[in-house]
Amino acid sequence: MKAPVRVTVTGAAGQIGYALLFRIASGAMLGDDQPVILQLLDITPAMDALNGVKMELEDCAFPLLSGIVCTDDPNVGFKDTDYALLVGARPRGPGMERKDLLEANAAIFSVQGKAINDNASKDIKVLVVGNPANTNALITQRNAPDIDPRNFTAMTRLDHNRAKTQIAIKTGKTVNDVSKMTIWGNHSATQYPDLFNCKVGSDTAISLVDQEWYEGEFIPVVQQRGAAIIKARGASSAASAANAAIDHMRSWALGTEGDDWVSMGVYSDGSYGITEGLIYSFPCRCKGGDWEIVQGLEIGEFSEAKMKATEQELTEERDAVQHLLP
Ligand SMILES: NC(=O)c1ccc[n+]([C@@H]2O[C@H](COP(=O)([O-])OP(=O)(O)OC[C@H]3O[C@@H](n4cnc5c(N)ncnc54)[C@H](O)[C@@H]3O)[C@@H](O)[C@H]2O)c1
Ligand SMILES: O=C(O)C[C@H](O)C(=O)O
Repeated sequence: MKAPVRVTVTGAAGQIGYALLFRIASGAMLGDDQPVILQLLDITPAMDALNGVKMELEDCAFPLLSGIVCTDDPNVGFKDTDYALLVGARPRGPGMERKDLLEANAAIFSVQGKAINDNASKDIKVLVVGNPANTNALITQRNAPDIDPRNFTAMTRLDHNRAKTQIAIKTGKTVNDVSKMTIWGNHSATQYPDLFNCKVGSDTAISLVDQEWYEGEFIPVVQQRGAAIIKARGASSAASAANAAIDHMRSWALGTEGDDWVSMGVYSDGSYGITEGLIYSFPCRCKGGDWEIVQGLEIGEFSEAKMKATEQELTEERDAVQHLLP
């Protein structure tokens, strides 16, 4: 048996937390042979509810669950931790864009970035889920100057999974036939799901659909899926978001399959002309606990304009939180 690793989940008493923790404890995220200690952080008024979640985790008798810490203190929550899933933040309601949450949520991530810097393992892998995820990841990263910026990522895996299913349905195939999907940019309504580099079986996805469906249906459906779920459920996506968080961390820790790739919001090194230092979603391959941006993909005029538009939005979000970026 391997030695246990520490996994911090913030917002652990919330709805994504409830769909996430049991799967982490069961081994779905880090593998069937990896024991975990869960370090659960939420705010003081949520401590009773969090204790209820802890009791339920205990009642599952998960063989891989080596310990549970519940706390409202970020310095305790991030102590020596190896993985952090930053979920704790307000969700949007009907009629809001995710960036409308910047004011309500941004301060959370500067506090937590500092706590990560001061307490966590220097090799920590951080996934930001709380919205607006890319810019919150940027705030967290910039407040943790002693940790490699590559260790801070934002979640666009939910968009990636949504896009895979939409193209599979359209072409009469299953998600198992879809590979090389890419979500470029921001987890927002400007994100760009790319069918030019995506494959369905051995065909290029764009060759199987017409441009009108691509522009008029596929792209808006993927971009607006979060809002459609809020409208239908009266609450933002939870189980699918938790599932995507598991997928993201599993790919990062255990590697991607063959020559396929996944979409991850990562620290831009200037690849594809994207401003260095933004947390931008790129196609990534993972191996040995590290990720790399897939290079050399064909970018036509249509794609380039969409990739620039979402970059522009991220630049504006960054500028709006300048006061939180040391
Ligand atoms: N990136 C994505 O694809 C994606 C998908 C779905 C949801 N989200 C976002 O995830 C976030 C959480 O969603 P949810 O549905 O679980 O919300 P929720 O309201 O059910 O839960 C949020 C939890 O965070 C806690 N919290 C608030 N401030 C905190 C702080 N400073 N430290 C620790 N915990 C804190 C709350 O007390 C609550 O328990 C939202 O911002 C939502 O928009 C992102
Ligand atoms: O859309 C939201 O606000 C929640 C989440 O980001 C989603 O994509 O479902």
